[in-house]
Amino acid sequence: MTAIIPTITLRHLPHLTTKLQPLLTLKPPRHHRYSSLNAVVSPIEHSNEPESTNDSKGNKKVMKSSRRLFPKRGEEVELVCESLAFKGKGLCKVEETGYVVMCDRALPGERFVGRVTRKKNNYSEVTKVKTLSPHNDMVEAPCEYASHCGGCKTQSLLYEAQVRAKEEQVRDLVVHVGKFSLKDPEFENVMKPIVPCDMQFHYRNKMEFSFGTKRWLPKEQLLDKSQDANFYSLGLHAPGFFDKILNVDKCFLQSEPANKVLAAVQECWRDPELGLSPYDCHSHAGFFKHLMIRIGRDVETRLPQLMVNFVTSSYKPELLKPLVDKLTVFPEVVSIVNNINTSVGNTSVGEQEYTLYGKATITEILRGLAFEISANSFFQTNAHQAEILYKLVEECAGLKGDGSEIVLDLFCGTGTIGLTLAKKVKHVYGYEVVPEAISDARRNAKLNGLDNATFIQGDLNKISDSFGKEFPKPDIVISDPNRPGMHTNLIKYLLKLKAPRIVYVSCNPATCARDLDYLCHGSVEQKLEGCYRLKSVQPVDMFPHTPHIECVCLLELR
Ligand SMILES: C[S@@+](CC[C@H](N)C(=O)[O-])C[C@H]1O[C@@H](n2cnc3c(N)ncnc32)[C@H](O)[C@@H]1O
Repeated sequence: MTAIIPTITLRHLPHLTTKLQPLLTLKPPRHHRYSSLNAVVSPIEHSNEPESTNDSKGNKKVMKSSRRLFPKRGEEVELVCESLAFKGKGLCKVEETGYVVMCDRALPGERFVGRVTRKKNNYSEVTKVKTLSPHNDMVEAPCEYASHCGGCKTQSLLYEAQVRAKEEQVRDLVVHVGKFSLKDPEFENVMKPIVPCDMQFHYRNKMEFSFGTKRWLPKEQLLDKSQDANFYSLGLHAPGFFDKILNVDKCFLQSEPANKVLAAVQECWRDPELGLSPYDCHSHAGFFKHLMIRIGRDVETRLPQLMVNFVTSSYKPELLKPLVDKLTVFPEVVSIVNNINTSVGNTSVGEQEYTLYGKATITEILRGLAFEISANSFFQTNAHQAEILYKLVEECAGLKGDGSEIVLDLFCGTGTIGLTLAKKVKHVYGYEVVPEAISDARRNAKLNGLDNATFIQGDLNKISDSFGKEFPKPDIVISDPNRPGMHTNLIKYLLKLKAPRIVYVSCNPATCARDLDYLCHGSVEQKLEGCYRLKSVQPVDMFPHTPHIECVCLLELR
């Protein structure tokens, strides 16, 4: 398999993307009939066949083979999906030329007709027109929305095949982007097998549903006159549409108690007597924007606790009262809040928050510590698998356990990783850009009686030369950036700091591989001198049925 790299995430490192281009386009396809690489790398030839491929009845004919290197926009091509790549898109190659084509929702082994929609630098995107023969490892998707919803893309792929594809993707990125050689004996034991998630459904502790004035319907139902496409909707955005909502009555990724709350809201919110209206993202009129449901656990009883957050365009508690009354009958519901968001954007964070029922927070337990979670705090969305992820982080940190070490927790969010290590170390210093997350981290430290953790608000993309003066040299650095990975200046800082260990936690294997390359091999262009040795890369599946992949990597100072 060849790695497809999201060029946007690598944009400040142009040499990587140009170096990757040959890998992306010139590799001979595995399943096609090429006798030599020359056949693939030969110059672009123009087909003598007419480009328009309509049959005698005027129907579009599928291009089976063309001698052009790449098909044109609008052209239909017969393809076989080879593997899953970035964002879970199916990687395919055009027969004869080996040109790379990416297709959303194409799964390994699937033969299908795709229509070219976009030409990117080194590949094209297609949309699936029809499946000719189904993918390998097919299973029946339990969710009725699985083929339309933007959330789960691989529900119909056997779970073992999903994790296999994720593991392959990480290895390819570490090799091609990270430039680690499979032939290097030092690299032999670096790649660890992926840790699967033993809870494949109902694992998300937070879901955010949107209200809308336009309901998205699949093509078949659009023809059915009894369905009204303008019907008010509560659910998830249809992929590619900012204004159309796929109505969802039940989501297989959230817990059963959360589904009961969703069903109760669905049952009544359209009742004209309640006078509730969805927010219209075109006219900006309307009241209801989002419904967020979060689940945690009571620290004492360990019983589920639910928070319901209504995000509305204005503060009208009297309008919400009937819904609040309906939801408080569920014993799990301990908090109902109302975030007021007056902006025209699609965000759910309010400028003001009101507690309509119960408390303003719920709690969750992670690695024996209690965490208070408010409506807008960041918290790992799969708490069950976060236990395993954090255990792996602790193992990689290799703490002595004598309380002598300093831990620097970069991108600390609400402090969860640092705090779970705090009891075994001398001091934890956490850095995070979001001020509310820093307040939550400080509160969480207090809640757990930990006084050896300091949390500092700051932007790690804008560190100055004075960065690091606030703390002693750390023994272990934990870095858990969001998808764009670490800024070059932060990498420069870490290479100068020379902490004995770095544990890099990543939710984007492409930027992670890039950063591992810098930390280990350096870069002439970026004037970086690598000084770390990559000891392990451990993929973890936190989000079954979705393309997301988490990795825990250990680096040791050479
Ligand atoms: C993947 S989360 C990790 C949070 C935490 N380590 C955890 O496990 O819950 C990444 C965090 O980085 C923060 N972040 C993003 N960009 C940042 C920046 N430029 N400087 C500091 N923190 C940033 C985000 O707000 C978020 O809390």
